[in-house]
Amino acid sequence: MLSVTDLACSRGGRPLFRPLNFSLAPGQWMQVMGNNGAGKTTLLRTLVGLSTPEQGRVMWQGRPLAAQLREFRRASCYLGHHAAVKDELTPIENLQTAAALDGQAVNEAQARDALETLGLAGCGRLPTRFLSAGQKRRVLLSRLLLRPAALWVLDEPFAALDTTGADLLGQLLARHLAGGGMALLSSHQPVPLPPGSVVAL
Ligand SMILES: Nc1ncnc2c1ncn2[C@@H]1O[C@H](COP(=O)(O)OP(=O)(O)OP(=O)(O)O)[C@@H](O)[C@H]1O
Repeated sequence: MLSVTDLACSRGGRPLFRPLNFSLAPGQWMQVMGNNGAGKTTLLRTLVGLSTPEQGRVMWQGRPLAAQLREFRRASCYLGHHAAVKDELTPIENLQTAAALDGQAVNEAQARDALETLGLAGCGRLPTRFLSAGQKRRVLLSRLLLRPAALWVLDEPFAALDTTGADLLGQLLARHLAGGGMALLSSHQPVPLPPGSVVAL
């Protein structure tokens, strides 16, 4: 369970949104909505411990997030914008490197399988800079298949995906939630899932 009490964030000394209160339990998902610059990325980064809130509290499994960042990072998967995929590496190397940073070993066959599930069969050994924006997004999303995590925190995961890719991500999310997972995501687009809660910034 993730719970947020009176959470406020500011950037450059400017408050971004009113204090927020919400919680997310196993099997639930939540969409963070707001205009460009409203603070969606800032909120998601704060919720995973990458930014410090101006005020308020984030609790994970009943304990303050700040007191258990290492455990929280093992239990969660945060995917930011697609620049997190390195152009100079191949998709397989990208997945192996990201996994290694999480202290996890992913072999080539596992990486290839994940890429294939995301519709990238045959792309594993290409330089990532040759891939389209939507294909890079799919490389990033492949990480979800390689790293078991109770909480997915996804910043604009549907950006650059075509209809097939969006449906595929919808299916991955639905399966994750059905298995007791949680998901928190920002999106300007409709999300192909049964309605979840909304945090409007
Ligand atoms: N490091 C920073 N220093 C100062 N201001 C920042 C910094 N990072 C972000 N901001 C500002 O904070 C505000 C919120 O940015 P954020 O990226 O969280 O918005 P967003 O809702 O995710 O926007 P978008 O929909 O365009 O992705 C913006 O006005 C942005 O310029």
